[in-house]
Amino acid sequence: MTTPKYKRILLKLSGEALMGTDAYGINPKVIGEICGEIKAVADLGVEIGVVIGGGNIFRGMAGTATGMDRATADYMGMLATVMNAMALSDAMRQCGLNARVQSALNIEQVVEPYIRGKAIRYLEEGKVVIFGAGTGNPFFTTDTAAALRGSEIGAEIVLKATKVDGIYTADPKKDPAATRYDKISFNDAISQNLAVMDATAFALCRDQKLPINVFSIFKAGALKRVVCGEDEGTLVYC
Ligand SMILES: Nc1ncnc2c1ncn2[C@@H]1O[C@H](COP(=O)(O)OP(=O)(O)O)[C@@H](O)[C@H]1O
Ligand SMILES: O=c1ccn([C@@H]2O[C@H](COP(=O)(O)OP(=O)(O)O)[C@@H](O)[C@H]2O)c(=O)[nH]1
Repeated sequence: MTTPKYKRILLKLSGEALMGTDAYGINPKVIGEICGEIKAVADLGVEIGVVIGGGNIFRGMAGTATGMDRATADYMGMLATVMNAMALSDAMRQCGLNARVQSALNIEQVVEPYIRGKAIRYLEEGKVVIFGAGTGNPFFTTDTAAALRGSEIGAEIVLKATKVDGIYTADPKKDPAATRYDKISFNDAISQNLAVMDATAFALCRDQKLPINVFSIFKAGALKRVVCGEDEGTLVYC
């Protein structure tokens, strides 16, 4: 059996990854495939916390473009992540994974509140814990929630599964000449304003000495390769 490099990970899943090629929302086939990728890692005995985004349903900044109050728009964005968390948990159940959702905003009739000790207990029991509602605060992102929950649960690495296959010298969607880093230090990533992740998330991980790996969610087997320490995506190190 392949030996994983990490015992406990925090996986940040982009909300937009759930859309597939659809214009918005959740594509059942895509979410099923993502669960298959996660199951392959869970089967290695790795403990998995997941922070899910909400960009496929609602983004706070998009709301403010129409004149909406930023905090109100951000709370709507956080609720969108709870919907994604519930959909992901159900898709995990369908593929044979045992998952629990915890929300940073209290909506007890719908999902459990975030309780750190309980989350750690679930992880020790081999359950996947999906953290919804980001940090529970407006003006933050789910990337920062991933850095925060990753630190809280004692994850060894934050894995950012996104639409690009790593961190580039510039946004590869805008600059075709951009080249990919195999690895980059936190200080360089922050000073170069690399927009693949927000500066708050980078800074929190740097201070906690929690490395990040950015890789493509659309590349089959990439998550497992990262977890097994193979050369995949971009590693951000202290
Ligand atoms: N230097 C860079 N390297 C890689 N991606 C970048 C860079 N700058 C900007 N990006 C963009 O950042 C996006 C990922 O950030 P974001 O949209 O917040 O992702 P997510 O929805 O996964 O949180 C990528 O799709 C890419 O287009
Ligand atoms: O701690 C948080 C996390 C998320 N959000 C809101 O939720 C939206 C969806 O999260 P994000 O954009 O990080 O999702 P992703 O890009 O991963 O799909 C954000 O735009 C914010 O409006 C927030 O206000 N606080």
